[in-house]
Amino acid sequence: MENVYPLLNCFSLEEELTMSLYCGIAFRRKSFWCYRLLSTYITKTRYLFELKEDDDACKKAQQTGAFYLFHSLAPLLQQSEHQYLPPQHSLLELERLLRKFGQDTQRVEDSVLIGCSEQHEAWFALDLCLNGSSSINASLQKPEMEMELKGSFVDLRKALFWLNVKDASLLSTAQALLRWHDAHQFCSRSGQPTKKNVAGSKRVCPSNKIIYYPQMAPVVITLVSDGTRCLLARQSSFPKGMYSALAGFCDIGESVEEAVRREVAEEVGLEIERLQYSASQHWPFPNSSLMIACHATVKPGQTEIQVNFRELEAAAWFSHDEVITALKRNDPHTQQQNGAFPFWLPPKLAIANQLIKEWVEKSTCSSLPA
Ligand SMILES: NC(=O)C1=CN([C@@H]2O[C@H](COP(=O)(O)OP(=O)(O)OC[C@H]3O[C@@H](n4cnc5c(N)ncnc54)[C@H](OP(=O)(O)O)[C@@H]3O)[C@@H](O)[C@H]2O)C=CC1
Ligand SMILES: [Mg+2]
Repeated sequence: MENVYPLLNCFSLEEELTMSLYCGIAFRRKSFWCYRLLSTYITKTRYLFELKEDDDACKKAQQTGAFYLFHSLAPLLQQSEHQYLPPQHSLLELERLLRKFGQDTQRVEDSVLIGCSEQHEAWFALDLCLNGSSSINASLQKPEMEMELKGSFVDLRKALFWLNVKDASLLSTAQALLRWHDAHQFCSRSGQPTKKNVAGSKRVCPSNKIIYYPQMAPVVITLVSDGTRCLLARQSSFPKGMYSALAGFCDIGESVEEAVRREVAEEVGLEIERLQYSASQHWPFPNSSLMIACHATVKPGQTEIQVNFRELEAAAWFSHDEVITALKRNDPHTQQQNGAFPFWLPPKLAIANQLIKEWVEKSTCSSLPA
């Protein structure tokens, strides 16, 4: 078999041998089959896969791993200079804290695997006070824990504004997984308590062996445009003055395209003509949603909005300039003289903001002289 990795046939046999020691290459004399140097990302992914599949390997990884702490689904953050960081705790420190908080060190088994470093240090998350476990640690209340931990447990919705992108994504995943386990303690078929694997990537019913996997609900979010304006809407639950792109949970059996068409028709009575995928995002509120973001256009001349007031409080077309002004607004919560709240848009951590910015950029480019 010719050498499929041409870059490797430039080495002498000795170099190939040395290299094979480093690259973990399966070596056959003169023509070796070489696993190309696996990128860090691939080795990390494969390491995490192994921990999810092998309880013993995951238990071993806990020995040298790092633990992020939560309390009732709020992550622990420590302020350092002008930023907030989620502290990591070793297994030894965690066991010391659990004893100090009057909890059984076996609670480590309630932790979930949430990632690892490039050096394969596994990361786990543990909630010190979820419904299932709150009876155990009623002895030690949150303020005393925060004192001991030199930090505060911050509601995730607030914490996401203070965290960098990497920590925000890690803690959102952690909270979603901790919440899922807390809400799926029993088999829906037998009613028996289910058992999580060490990594927390699934739960199994011991009596009928049914496996339960953490679920995300697919949600389509669509910025509809008529070529010069974009359509934004608001629900009564939104903060005053805030408008966003149309969003809706996919119904069972629906494709993304079908869900977009249905949601736009349901919410504003319009038919979309073209649709283009943009990006996706895990959204932990109120439960775990997978936001699938698209741009869509309506047929010219068919732009009259009929708002479904069961779903929305208001919907309207907004011009490019109105959207640019709203994107720049950084004091959205201040009421105007006439008592109205100014029109503002979701923060940049929400994928709706990305969709709207993409539309602004696209319409700016297309309005540029050719
Ligand atoms: N990240 C972002 O940029 C944005 C995220 N979002 C998120 O998108 C999600 C969907 O938006 P929304 O407009 O409310 O959705 P919908 O337009 O689908 O309306 C919500 C209704 O959908 C029904 N529903 C269907 N499936 C589910 C499910 N799996 N979980 C909960 N409700 C379901 C419920 O109706 P019923 O009660 O009748 O069963 C619910 O009241 C929300 O969670 C919201 O937080 C929204 C905008 C921006
Ligand atoms: Mg909706």
